[in-house]
Amino acid sequence: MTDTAAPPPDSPEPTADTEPRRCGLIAIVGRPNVGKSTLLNALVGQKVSITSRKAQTTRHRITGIATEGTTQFVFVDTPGFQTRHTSRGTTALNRALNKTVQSVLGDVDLVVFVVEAGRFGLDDAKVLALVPPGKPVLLIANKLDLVQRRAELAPWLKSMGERHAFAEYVPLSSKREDDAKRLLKVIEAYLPEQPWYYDEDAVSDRSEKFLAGEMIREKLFRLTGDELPYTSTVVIEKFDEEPGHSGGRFMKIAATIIVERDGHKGIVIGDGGERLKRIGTEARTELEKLFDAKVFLELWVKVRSGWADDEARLKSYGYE
Ligand SMILES: Nc1nc2c(ncn2[C@@H]2O[C@H](COP(=O)(O)OP(=O)(O)OP(=O)(O)O)[C@@H](O)[C@H]2O)c(=O)[nH]1
Repeated sequence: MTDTAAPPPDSPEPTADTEPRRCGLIAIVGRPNVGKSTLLNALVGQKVSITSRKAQTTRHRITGIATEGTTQFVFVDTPGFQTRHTSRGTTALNRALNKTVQSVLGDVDLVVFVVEAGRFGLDDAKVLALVPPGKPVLLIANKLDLVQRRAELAPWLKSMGERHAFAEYVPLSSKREDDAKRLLKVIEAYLPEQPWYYDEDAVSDRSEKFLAGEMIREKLFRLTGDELPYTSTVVIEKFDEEPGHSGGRFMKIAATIIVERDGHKGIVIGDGGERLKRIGTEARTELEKLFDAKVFLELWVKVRSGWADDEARLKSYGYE
């Protein structure tokens, strides 16, 4: 006979069953390229948001979820606050992105504001200005590994305190696992006692279709470097699952890479189609790992001039 042993009444360590659960929403904000996606990945412990060296590659709101002990952290990653102005002025895309940031910040329990340690510019100030008054904000001084003179950090942190009443200051390097663990502990105290929103093992509430688009986009930007403007995007045209031969999963995915000019099309395709082939192969390999499936991936490139200015089209591409 199996018996479930009850914990001793005077158990010294509170367990996940006895301690109240905490759960809350956290927004990671900051100007482009400060390391928001890298931080989110470190906190969630899995590649959810896609990082790249290119600024402004995080366009969608991405939710990362970490469950540690009795607490569930639900991260809402916001797009890079757009300070770039094109020759045509602020585009519809930029306006949509800024609206997203403001609506996210209204909802969260805690704002994690990321800057590069020792630096604070106009772009950073513009993001900070979007935080509603009274919302607790942690200042993350990221890329600490790049700071040569640590002694200069203390006066800088003091000057930051004069700009805004930050709840706490956390200098760290998003690339270090220990730092991410320490940050989770700091964040925990700001989350309300309430039931978890998601299952314990959830890491993202984004669909596989969304993740497929993100993966292709990451390969596109990584393999084209700085040659391709950030207005290029990826649209998933087909996302079908069919029964595989040996009982495994088999997915058929077709995607279109949308660029603004003919010249950009050439960049994506490369000499004799070499680059497009590589984007496809690398994306497929990673998607097969991510979905634990055999993947058939078809990629197309199309030119849609001025798509970033077209509100209706933006909507159909999923940027609301
Ligand atoms: N040395 C160092 N580099 C970092 C650190 N954190 C992030 N980076 C690098 O900074 C670059 C930008 O990082 P991302 O995480 O993509 O930045 P982001 O803020 O999400 O950028 P957007 O998507 O443009 O908003 C990448 O090349 C990262 O590898 C860090 O702690 N130390």
